[in-house]
Amino acid sequence: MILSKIIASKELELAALKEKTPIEALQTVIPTLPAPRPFGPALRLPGQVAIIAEAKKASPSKGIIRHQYEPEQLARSYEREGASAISVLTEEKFFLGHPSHLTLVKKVTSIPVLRKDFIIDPFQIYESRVLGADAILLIAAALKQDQLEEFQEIAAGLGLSCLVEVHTELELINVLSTGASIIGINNRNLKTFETDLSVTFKLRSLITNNQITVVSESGIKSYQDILKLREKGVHAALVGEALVRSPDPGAGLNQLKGGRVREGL
Ligand SMILES: O=C(O)c1ccccc1NCC(=O)[C@H](O)[C@H](O)COP(=O)(O)O
Repeated sequence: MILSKIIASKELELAALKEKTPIEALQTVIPTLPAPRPFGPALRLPGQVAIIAEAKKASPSKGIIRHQYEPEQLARSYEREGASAISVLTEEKFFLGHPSHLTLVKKVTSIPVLRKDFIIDPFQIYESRVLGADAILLIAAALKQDQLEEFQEIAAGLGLSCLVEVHTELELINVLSTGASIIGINNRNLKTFETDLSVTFKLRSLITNNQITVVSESGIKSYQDILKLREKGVHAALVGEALVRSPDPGAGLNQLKGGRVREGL
């Protein structure tokens, strides 16, 4: 499966990175940094589905999505058109991202920034904080139960929010037992790469605690999709390809939101 390949590559990359930068160097810098921007509250818009707009150049399922990829420009247009947060792919080999993209996006925006990567080691949580992330992604399929708990604890200690991602009912049950407060339901089947919003509809109905913020991820393309998510009580949608592939990603976001911002409704 693609996830195992990505994680194997991440392990190699991390071994080299940890040799170059001791974790203590990151821990020394962190107290001097400004506090992260609140991610969870930004995703709660009464009566609306908040949009986490994603900056990514490529993906394993789609190859290169945008040849002229300028994360700062994308981020600026997303914020201008009413995104609630920005997700930045920092994984290098499969998504052609880079950690520096996150720092650049953070500099030119005032909304929270999510680091979208494959976090398998506490080192990456400290690194994310130093890069300027306000939130990190934790993928249940990539982590053991005790890691899910430990990583959320480390992140909380650094002021970082966690979007904890699930694909299946079993993963959801495990993640709920860790006390996660922001849960992402990923509609993409990582074996076939197909996306199906009914994954969100099914798993969303199993989350009964209203304090938990529910995010639907992947394969969201239109205002109609957003309306369906709203009807099912989903708080936020993470959207990448549909925006990044658009000739004008800001206009794409505007359309996804039903044209409200530009028409002043
Ligand atoms: O997108 C992929 O091909 C992929 C493959 C393996 C692991 C993760 C993958 N995507 C990451 C994401 O979850 C998406 O970037 C994100 O949810 C946005 O999805 P989309 O709107 O469909 O671009």
